[in-house]
Parts: sequence; structure tokens; C-alpha cells
Amino acid sequence: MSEALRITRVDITPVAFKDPALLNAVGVHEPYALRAVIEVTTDQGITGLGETYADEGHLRRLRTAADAITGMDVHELGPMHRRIAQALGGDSGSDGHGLTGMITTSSTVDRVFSPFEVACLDIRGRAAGRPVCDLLGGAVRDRVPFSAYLFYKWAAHPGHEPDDWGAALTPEDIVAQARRMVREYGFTAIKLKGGVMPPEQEVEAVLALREAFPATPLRLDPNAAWTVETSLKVARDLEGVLEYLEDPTPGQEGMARVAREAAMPLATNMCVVAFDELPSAVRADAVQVVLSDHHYWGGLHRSKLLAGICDTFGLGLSMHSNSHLGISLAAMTHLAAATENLTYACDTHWPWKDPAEDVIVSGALGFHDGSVAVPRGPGLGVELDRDALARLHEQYLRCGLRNRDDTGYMRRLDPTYEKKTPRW
Ligand SMILES: O=C([O-])[C@@H](O)[C@@H](O)[C@H](O)[C@@H](O)C(=O)[O-]
Ligand SMILES: [Mg+2]
Repeated sequence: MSEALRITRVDITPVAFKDPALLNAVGVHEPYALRAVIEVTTDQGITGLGETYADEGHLRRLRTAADAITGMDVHELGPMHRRIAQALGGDSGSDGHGLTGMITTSSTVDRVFSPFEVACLDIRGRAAGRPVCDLLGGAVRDRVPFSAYLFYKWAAHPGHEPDDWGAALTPEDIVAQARRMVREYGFTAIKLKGGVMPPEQEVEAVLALREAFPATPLRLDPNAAWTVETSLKVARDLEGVLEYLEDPTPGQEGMARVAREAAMPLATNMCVVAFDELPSAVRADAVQVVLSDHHYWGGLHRSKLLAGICDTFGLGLSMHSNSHLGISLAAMTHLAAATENLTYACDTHWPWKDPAEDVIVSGALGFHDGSVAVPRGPGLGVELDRDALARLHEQYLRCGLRNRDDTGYMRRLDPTYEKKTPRW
């Protein structure tokens, strides 16, 4: 029997990287996005990487979990999940911004466990000289397609220099943004983050995209900003145009009412965000596509479990994204490569990140024809850039942001702003 790889040390480093003024249903992105970089080191001197959210409560829970798993073998992932659940003792968190649904205790454990699982798989891959996708059953594709993720946005954060994307507030701006993303990355699917403008303007933007990209699959995601009635009107206006409509309205019951009459499939990363939310969604036929996300579904193995459940119940599978760095992109790519029924192009916020800011050594991951080649090196196939990690940690300390708060930021800029779900 091969030797155990025991965890001797865990480092958790919060980082901040620049984020443009991207608008969504609950406000606007702050000037920096926060992430935590996890390094797990073993008694044989192998270090594995994970990446996750960095809100204060989550950081506190990560530290509790890190203490709980020190001394464990990186092969004991089931016991590790249980140990973390015990150590958290029911301490559950919320996603604050409200864009990924209610966070239950069980999904809090999954959120906390996830980056440690990824780091353990990175270690196991490095030790065995195999890429992580091989530990997940092997790659069924050698390139993973991602979608262009369009946002309404301001030209700049108030008081900051403009970014080089410019403002996007009209259908013409949205088409121009899509053209640039497709030109630079080669994306073959397009998603528009909606819930920002009145629905008829977002319909107009999608129709303009359809005209500019006649054969490209299109998606619209207003993050539950619409009533059932509004959702049905938009569904009628966009019949035959959308590949799927993502989270038009809040809750499974509302989604089921929309699903009964809408011609296109409904997708979600809001009303099904944990395993215990699947049975009722299946019974009500509330959604036809689930967006997986290993950061909150409990890592790569549990995301494959979700994939199996979706397959069994005839649900489509896509992949959700928040603002992220290269360790996450590598993990998403390995997971998608090893998940046969993940047949939709995955979401990624990657193009919104300043290319000069990341915590990994550049060159391991790149977009060609809208897809990322699955890294073939051992583990995740990415290496930590320690100087960059130190710089982005400094930036975290300096920027003063400690929790994602799109609504609070919007309210500071516009005190009349109100968060309403649904808004229209
Ligand atoms: O980054 C954003 O503003 C997105 O709205 C994100 O927070 C969502 O979780 C996500 O991308 C989604 O698909 O709902
Ligand atoms: Mg969504």
C-alpha cells in the first residue's frame, strides 16, 4: 500500500484584485474582488492549491476547518468532509450579496470543504504524476468551452481611472462588448447578465446580439429580478432566441410556474444551490438546467455527484462563475473535462480580470477558440507565483474591503438605490 500524505500545514491568504464596475440585480461590483488562496502542505513536502471566497465569516470558517484537517491523509476526503462539518458545528453563513441562493448549514460545509478538497486532489495528482481530471475519472474532452459573460457596466468606478472596456448601457454597447470578447477569446456562446435595465431593454439587447451573432447560443440571467408575469413576457419575446433563461424569478415555485409556459429551458444557480434543494426542484420541474459550481457544491467529487443526479433526472448541466483567479479556472477546467454531461459552455468572469493580476505563474491556462486546453501537468497544472500572491495580499490589506457588498457600494454612490427581488 502506498504511503499516506499527511497534512502538516495549511496557509490561507486573502487577496484582492481589480474588478470593473459591473452592474447586476443587486448593485455594482466594488473596485476589488476578494478571494482566498489555500495552500495545503504535506509531510512529504508536496503543496496543493485551492481558491475560494474571502468574506470574513468564510475566512473564519476556513481557519476552523484548516485546524480540524491538519494531520489527516489527503486521501481521506469523506472523513475530511465529516471532520469539517463537526468542527463547524452548525456555524452557517450567508452569501451576503444574495446571488447564489440561501446558504444552508449543509451547503456552508460544502463551501468550506471545497478548496481543501481541490488542494488535496492537487497534491494527489502531483504525487502520482497525473492531472486532476484523471483522478476524477479521466478527461472526456481535451478542451473546455467557456461562454462570453457580458455585463452592463459603467466606464469607471467613481473617482477611479476608466478601464479599457468603456461603459455598456445600451444594446449597441452590449453588442460592441460581445464583439470584443469574441474577437479576443473566440467564445462560441454568450451570456448577458441582466436584472439591471428594465426587461424590455434587456430583450432589445438580446435581440441585437442575435442579429450580430446569428448562430451563437445566447443566455440571459437577471438573477431573479422579475415577477412570474414579467418572466413569461420576456420568455415569449425571446422564444427561439435563447439557449436557456437563467433565474428569471425567485424561488422554485415561481420558476416552476414560468417553466410550465416558457418555450426555452430554465437554468439556475439560485434556487438549487445545495443537494437538499434538488428533490423539490425535480418534483416541480422548476428548472431544466443546473449550474454547478465546485466552490459551493463541495468540491470536484461532489460536483460530479451533482452531475450524476442531473443525468439521472434528465436535467441539463452548465457551470456558474463568480469573479475568480487562475487556481479556480484550472479546477473548473479539470472538472468540466471529466464531466461527460456538462455539455453547455461554462461561465467565467475571466475576461473582466486585469491580465496582469493573478496568483499563478502565467502561461499555464489560455483561451483559444473560446476554450481552455486541459492542463496535462501533474495536479491542477498551475504553479503559485509567490511574489504575485504577496502583492495581491498587500492590495487586500490596503483596499479595506472585507466582504462582497454590491448593494452597500451602490447605496453609497446612490442613496436612493433599493434592493428589490423581484424588481420588475
Ligand atoms: O458577478 C456577478 O455580478 C454575478 O451576478 C454573480 O455574482 C452571479 O453569482 C453569477 O454570475 C450568476 O450567474 O448568477
Ligand atoms: Mg446566474
